[in-house]
Amino acid sequence: MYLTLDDYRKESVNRLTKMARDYYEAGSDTESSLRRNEAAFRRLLVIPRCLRDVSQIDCQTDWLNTVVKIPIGVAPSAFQKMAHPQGELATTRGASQAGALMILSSWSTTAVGEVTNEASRYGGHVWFQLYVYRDREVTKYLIEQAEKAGVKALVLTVDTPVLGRRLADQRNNFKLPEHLGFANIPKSDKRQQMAEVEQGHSGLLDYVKHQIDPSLSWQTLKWIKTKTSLPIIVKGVMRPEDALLAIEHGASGIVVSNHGGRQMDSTAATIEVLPSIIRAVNKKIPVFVDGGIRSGQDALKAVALGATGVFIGRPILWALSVEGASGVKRALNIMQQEFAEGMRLVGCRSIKELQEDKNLIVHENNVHKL
Ligand SMILES: Cc1cc2nc3c(=O)[nH]c(=O)nc-3n(C[C@H](O)[C@H](O)[C@H](O)COP(=O)(O)O)c2cc1C
Ligand SMILES: CCCCCCC(=O)C(=O)O
Repeated sequence: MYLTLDDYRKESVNRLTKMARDYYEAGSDTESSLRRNEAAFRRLLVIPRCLRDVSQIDCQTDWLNTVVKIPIGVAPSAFQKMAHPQGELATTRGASQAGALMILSSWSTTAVGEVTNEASRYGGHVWFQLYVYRDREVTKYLIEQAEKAGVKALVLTVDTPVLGRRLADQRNNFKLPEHLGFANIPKSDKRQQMAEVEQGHSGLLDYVKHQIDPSLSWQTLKWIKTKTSLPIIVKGVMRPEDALLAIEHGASGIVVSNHGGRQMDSTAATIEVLPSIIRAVNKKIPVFVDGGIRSGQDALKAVALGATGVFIGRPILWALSVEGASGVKRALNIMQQEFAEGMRLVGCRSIKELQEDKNLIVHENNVHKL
């Protein structure tokens, strides 16, 4: 029986090929960013209120004009058909049934139009994550496909000028299985496939080196804004000054993220940098966070610290690999239940109350000062 996200993690080990498992689990280099993201949540303690009549609570919140019932969504992750034959279709069905918004990766193994169709069948919502190719025609094509498919926002990932070194992918000669490709790229385009690689190389690393534009800058955001009227959320912000630049360049939101510890190693945890970014942004735009969130209680801590909402990466892939759409739905339901129970147990009836209580979350080093 799967009662926690960790239950799915343990079982997913048996469901995935070694290549897929290593790709999904990996952080870069020593994986210290990956470990710190999770560990930092354990160092934050919750100090509940009592006797607050929590018979009626409301966890609903607004994400750029989309009402979500709990502030927990699905982070973009590439190549989901490596986890389950229905890949992103199963994820979107499960997320939509759970009432959670899903961000679809540019590098999905299912085309964006198919995913938005499936989401709308179940009343769900999709944002589209964008990687910027050196060839701007390809980038334009991705934006056009996403707009045509009816996504509600673009999420521009900015922490990947080059790919972080994932050692297992190099050792495994990572490559997509023959029957899978970059489904948002036309079949006739050679960039739909990952090329064969030499011993000790990762096909993903080679693909990124040749295709992805390392000159990405704030000017690129301006250029993207000339190509679309969709709101743009900048994903991969770790510094207050960059959050302010995002606002200056017209971003509609940011995601505080270190890419799940897969890019720069030895970074601070995302939950550690969140408070300074929240202060700098000062409610001008929504601030989301991802990285290391493994329970509804972790999500509650992030929201209590001021995040508009959180996104979950690896746990969705674990649940997808074990039970497809119903696993994704169940994993999200588990988190939603933990979040709502947590609200009751700390004595908060709304997200507003959760965020107004400045003494709810305390770092373990400061607990003796209470
Ligand atoms: C297997 C995998 C693939 C990912 N693919 C993408 C991607 O295509 N685009 C992107 O912006 N982020 C991608 N990410 C990063 C996630 O969106 C997210 O930032 C990260 O996984 C959050 O950390 P968590 O896994 O600890 O929840 C990927 C992460 C994983 C684990
Ligand atoms: C430009 C970087 C592409 C990374 C591919 C997917 C991803 O984000 C990840 O594996 O992490």
